[in-house]
Amino acid sequence: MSEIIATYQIYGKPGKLEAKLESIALGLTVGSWTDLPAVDQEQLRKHKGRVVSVREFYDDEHPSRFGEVRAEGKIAYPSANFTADLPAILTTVFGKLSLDGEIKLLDLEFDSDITAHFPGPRFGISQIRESLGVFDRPLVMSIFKGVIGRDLPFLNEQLKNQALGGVDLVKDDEILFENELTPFNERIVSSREILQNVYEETGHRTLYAVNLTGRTSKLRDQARKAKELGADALLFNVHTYGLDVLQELAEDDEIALPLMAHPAFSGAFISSDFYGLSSSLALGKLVRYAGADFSLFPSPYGSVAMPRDETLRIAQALREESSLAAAFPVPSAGIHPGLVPKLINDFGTDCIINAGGGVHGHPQGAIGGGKAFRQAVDAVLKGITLEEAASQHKELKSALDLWGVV
Ligand SMILES: CSCCC(=O)C(=O)COP(=O)(O)O
Ligand SMILES: [Mg+2]
Repeated sequence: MSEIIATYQIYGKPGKLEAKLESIALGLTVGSWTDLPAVDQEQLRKHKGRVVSVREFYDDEHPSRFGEVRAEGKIAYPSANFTADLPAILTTVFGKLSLDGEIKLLDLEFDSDITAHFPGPRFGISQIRESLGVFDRPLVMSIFKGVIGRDLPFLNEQLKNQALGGVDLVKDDEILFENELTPFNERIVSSREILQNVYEETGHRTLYAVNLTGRTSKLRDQARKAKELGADALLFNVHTYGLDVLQELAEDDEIALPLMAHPAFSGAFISSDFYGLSSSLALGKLVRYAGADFSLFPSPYGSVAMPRDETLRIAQALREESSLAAAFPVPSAGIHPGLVPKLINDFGTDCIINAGGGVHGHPQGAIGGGKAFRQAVDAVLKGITLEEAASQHKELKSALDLWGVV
């Protein structure tokens, strides 16, 4: 029988947690069990939640919780209870339960029958590499910055400079919404011309991810329009809309564009040690299942940092072996060229190094910033130190003088 296994973190008195999980497993499925007559038990058996395992740990991170242990418990939910969509699944495994005291949803295991209902990334790491013709190094992405209140010529100039710096992708900032100065459609049309000119001049291909925003009811048409106008990719604030909206976009054959999931708003439900969802589930597994080709998340090192082990688990969830294509991990926020060795050490070559301020804040502007990142990536792949490479490359030298090496 098909089922989903949910892993929860709960706290309680030693030896008492199995009973707590048992009551969750029943409460979220058939309600009661032992009081039921045999005939009802038989009829409801295929709907009954089941405690699969409970492991108790002494919590050295929160030793002040005297007398309590931390437990990780797994409950199996029969697929007979829900339709195979994320709203139904999340409501089953962590609906009312998410409001019921200290409990955190750490993971969901989908069997192959349930996985078959999810698209996963339409393009994934391999097809995005194919479209850029870059196979053997981390990609470099930069972000438009300071463009609110600015007109299209201003954006165009920023885009041209970022592309001339040699970055592989440029994305809108997630806070750029539809506006009169730089309308969505016009950004797409002008970006095509600029990026084509840069390609003809330098031979370097850069893709642009435009921010898909506005009311949910309009997103599909707007995304289809983006495709028609020749957009390369869509940035999407998935956690303010919901995962199922991402899935709708990913499954639409008339859209068929790479989708970049931004983590905006997710801090509201992933940051607590005791409540909400694990970051690897929210920013890793679920966005991949719903169809993101890229997932952004805070790196362990920059201005908005996340514990390193969590970021590694996010990357693992995005790339681990699965029937679904792998999505690009994009560690972000406060990234500068001096962090590149650490990022490649942690995330390997199948990742994207993403920076806004670290490109535009470069002393030689965005062209210098992009070049400095590419020089840093090349140095790490050649096995030489950034300082050594900086003696050959003035852009990297300026970046290291400004931000240092971590
Ligand atoms: C928290 S990950 C999102 C990264 C992002 O959207 C961003 O604007 C980062 O900009 P920065 O100048 O910090 O590179
Ligand atoms: Mg941003």
